[in-house]
Amino acid sequence: MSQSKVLPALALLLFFLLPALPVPEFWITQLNYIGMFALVALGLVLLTGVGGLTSFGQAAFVGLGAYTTALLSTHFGLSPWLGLLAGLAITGAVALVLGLLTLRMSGHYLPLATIAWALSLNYLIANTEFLGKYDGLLGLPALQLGSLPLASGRAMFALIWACALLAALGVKHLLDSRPGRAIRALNGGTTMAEAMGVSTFRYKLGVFVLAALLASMSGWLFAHFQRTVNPSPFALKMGIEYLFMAVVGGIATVPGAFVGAGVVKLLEDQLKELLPRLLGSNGNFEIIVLGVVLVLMLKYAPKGLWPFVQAAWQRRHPARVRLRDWEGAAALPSRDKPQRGELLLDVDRIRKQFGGLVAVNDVSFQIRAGEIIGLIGPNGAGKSTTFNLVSGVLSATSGRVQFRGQPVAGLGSRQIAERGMSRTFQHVKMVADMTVLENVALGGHLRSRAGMVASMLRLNASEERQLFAEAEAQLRRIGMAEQMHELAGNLALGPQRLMEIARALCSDPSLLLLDEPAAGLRHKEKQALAAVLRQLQDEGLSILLVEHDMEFVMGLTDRLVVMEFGTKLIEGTPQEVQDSPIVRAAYLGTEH
Ligand SMILES: Nc1ncnc2c1ncn2[C@@H]1O[C@H](COP(=O)(O)OP(=O)(O)OP(=O)(O)O)[C@@H](O)[C@H]1O
Repeated sequence: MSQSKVLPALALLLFFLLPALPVPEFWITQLNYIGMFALVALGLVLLTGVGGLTSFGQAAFVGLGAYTTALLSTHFGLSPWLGLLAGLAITGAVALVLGLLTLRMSGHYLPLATIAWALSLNYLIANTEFLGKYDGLLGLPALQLGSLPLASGRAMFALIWACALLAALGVKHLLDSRPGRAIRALNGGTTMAEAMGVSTFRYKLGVFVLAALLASMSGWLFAHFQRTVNPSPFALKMGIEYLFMAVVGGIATVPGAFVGAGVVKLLEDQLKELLPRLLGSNGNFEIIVLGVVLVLMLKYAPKGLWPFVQAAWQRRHPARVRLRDWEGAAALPSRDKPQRGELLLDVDRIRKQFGGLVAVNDVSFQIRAGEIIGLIGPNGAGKSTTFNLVSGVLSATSGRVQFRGQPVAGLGSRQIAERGMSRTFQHVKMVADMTVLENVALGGHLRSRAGMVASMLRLNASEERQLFAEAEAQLRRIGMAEQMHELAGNLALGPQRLMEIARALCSDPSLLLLDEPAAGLRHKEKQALAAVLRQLQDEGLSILLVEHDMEFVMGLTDRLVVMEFGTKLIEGTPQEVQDSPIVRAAYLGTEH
């Protein structure tokens, strides 16, 4: 074991030995609660912090896990271990149905929906006769590990913390994997992730169910720790508190779940003791203080406590870059490439109407393999709409688009990516807190397979090496390998645009779609970008770009399609377009 691992291993050993040491019962109990709460907060880190889906309903899933094992072990005399499996199965099924119903909602509708079902589930539990109504179920058996009964808090300590820490390890592995990068891409909206071939709804559903399962496991531990269940610990108030823990700790970080659970539990208990004594009257004053703390945190430290600790630590011990362990990794599967000159994209009388406005009016053009085609025109000419029709972001009112002989009109951007078109965005879309390498690896999503469970168990190591080898190769191809370990959000706009191109290349496309690639770049950066695109063309790639910058397109493209008022004005070589009086009139606003 390397020296850097000896200390953490010893600390972990000491931690698990705490119940055997003369540590007061109070602290063992506190730590048990923190471990169980952290399990729930971990789910929220994934769901809310990373995936951007706010849920106030996690306490209801804790309740499902707790009540299932309580019912099976008291009424039916079944083993609590069967109670765990049944609780996970029921919670998984309920979460799946709720997720299918609610996860397509956006904005404030999803949090409202989680509040609604949290209230209903709690109300249902509290009013069901065989669940003991508000009194709940009493006399749950103690857990039994082989012949060892876990009948006290001290005896349960190791199990609670083993569950919490193993779950944390699984979530950490997940975040650093193919599905994890897809989940991290969800937070900024779904357009980019879908364009990289990610089924965003499937991943939303996946993290929703996983977060519910972690909550259910916490409920199972809670039920056998307390040996009794009743509806109040699973009410909406607790659902809010779990979210509070995740926010306070650091909602997008795994250690944040533990920090948040610890801080909130300890602070709440201390305030519960202290405030009535200070104020000289009884009441839940701690709720007021916690509310104020949350508001202040959201104002001054919206990322939570852990990122502060991490930043302070990293000032003294800079984070080590990812170990480059992918040398010699097998290549990812690749698609057969079109022959130079083969008809690649055939856009035939494509039309898009927005109500009465005809944004694209029966526009036709073709792209052959190995060509760079530019789509130009004055503001509002319909370029972006045409681009979005080709890339599947919009569906056409009429007309036909064929890619390599197959119709693609009406397909979503994920299916279009599957067929070999990959795009960049007018406003760069990336995961700012992932490295350049990780962002580019996201482009290889469709060429890889590992799912959430395999990734949590680290069964994806060889595929990860393939993905990173491919991502590095694409960065090298466009001259950005030096920056692969930098955080994408720290790059200037020029390199960010290049990174998007590398990400698109990582999907092994036959046609690259670039939306205003030169926008906002300085002269030197434009020259560098043009050189990269020419090199890609020499390597056999075809490119369609929408661009405003005339100088940039004139020196780069083989042909230009000029649009005005939604209609194709003219198509020709850059020289023909430059010489055209119609085009000059369109740009200068004179009559043609
Ligand atoms: N979602 C929409 N709903 C209604 N009208 C739209 C929509 N998107 C675009 N339009 C309209 O369609 C026309 C073409 O817009 P489009 O963005 O395609 O032009 P453009 O050539 O890309 O312009 P720019 O260079 O300014 O980006 C414009 O009149 C625009 O207002």
